[in-house]
Amino acid sequence: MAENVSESHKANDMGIRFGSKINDVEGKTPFLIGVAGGTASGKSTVCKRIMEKLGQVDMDHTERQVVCISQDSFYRELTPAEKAKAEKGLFNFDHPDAFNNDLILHTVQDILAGKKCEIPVYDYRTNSRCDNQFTTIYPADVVLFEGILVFYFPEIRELFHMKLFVDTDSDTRLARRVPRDIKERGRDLDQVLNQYMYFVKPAFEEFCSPTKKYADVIIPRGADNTVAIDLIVHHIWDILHGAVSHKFGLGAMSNSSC
Ligand SMILES: Nc1ncnc2c1ncn2[C@@H]1O[C@H](COP(=O)(O)OP(=O)(O)O)[C@@H](O)[C@H]1O
Ligand SMILES: Nc1ccn([C@@H]2O[C@H](COP(=O)(O)O)[C@@H](O)[C@H]2O)c(=O)n1
Repeated sequence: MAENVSESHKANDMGIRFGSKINDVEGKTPFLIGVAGGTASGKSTVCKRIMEKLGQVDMDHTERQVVCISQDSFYRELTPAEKAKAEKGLFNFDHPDAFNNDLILHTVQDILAGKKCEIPVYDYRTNSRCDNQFTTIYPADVVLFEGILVFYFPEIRELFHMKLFVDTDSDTRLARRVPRDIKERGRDLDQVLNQYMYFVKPAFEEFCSPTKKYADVIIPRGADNTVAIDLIVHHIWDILHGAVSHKFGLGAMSNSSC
């Protein structure tokens, strides 16, 4: 497949190469992929692998065709009372209302309109956004949007062209979350375990797990599942290069209307 792409300049471990940026002007619809799954299931790692396999790491935004954003950037600001609870691990960050869902919807709509967006920067140590800090998301051909509840609200869910669910067993997820939250998110062991028992696990069962049924592809074992990741990468490549069309219009990228 890659051998047919004469203009290609990026190679990777699958031999898949991207050519020049297809969607290098504002206003073109990117292929939007939602990546849901429980906490520490490997959503970010799966997205990273997809980007690596598409040869999309360590590049400038003018060249980058695939970008990844996280639902965690959209946690809403807490009231002082909620902040005090959060500091003791007593705030439910796994409930759909913990996010600024209007901002998610508008941002995703802007992304689909091919607009440049500013995404808030979130700090897990303070449980709040970093003041006046934003990440600029430039128009791209493929946008990965990962998060525990990206398929929860129908208005947002319906906007994805492809929906992936990373399905990693809950013991493994807890075993990964504990060291991560202690090392990277400034938590202590008691806090992580209490938050997990009282909020994370019940909310996973009530809000996240039921969204698995909306997924087009379920990825058992997350980033360990290289076969699933390779298949997804090939599918993305085919869509981007017009080999497979899809009903949202991006398949038309290879014809003259785009
Ligand atoms: N397949 C894997 N094997 C070992 N560790 C992993 C694997 N996938 C993810 N991790 C680790 O588990 C933690 C959570 O992974 P991450 O991709 O951030 O999950 P999520 O985005 O779903 O919260 C991270 O520390 C990550 O390095
Ligand atoms: N201030 C916060 C915000 C979120 N969390 C937890 O993060 C989890 C979602 O992120 P993943 O990378 O694990 O998908 C979610 O389960 C929240 O409990 C937090 O602890 N503190």
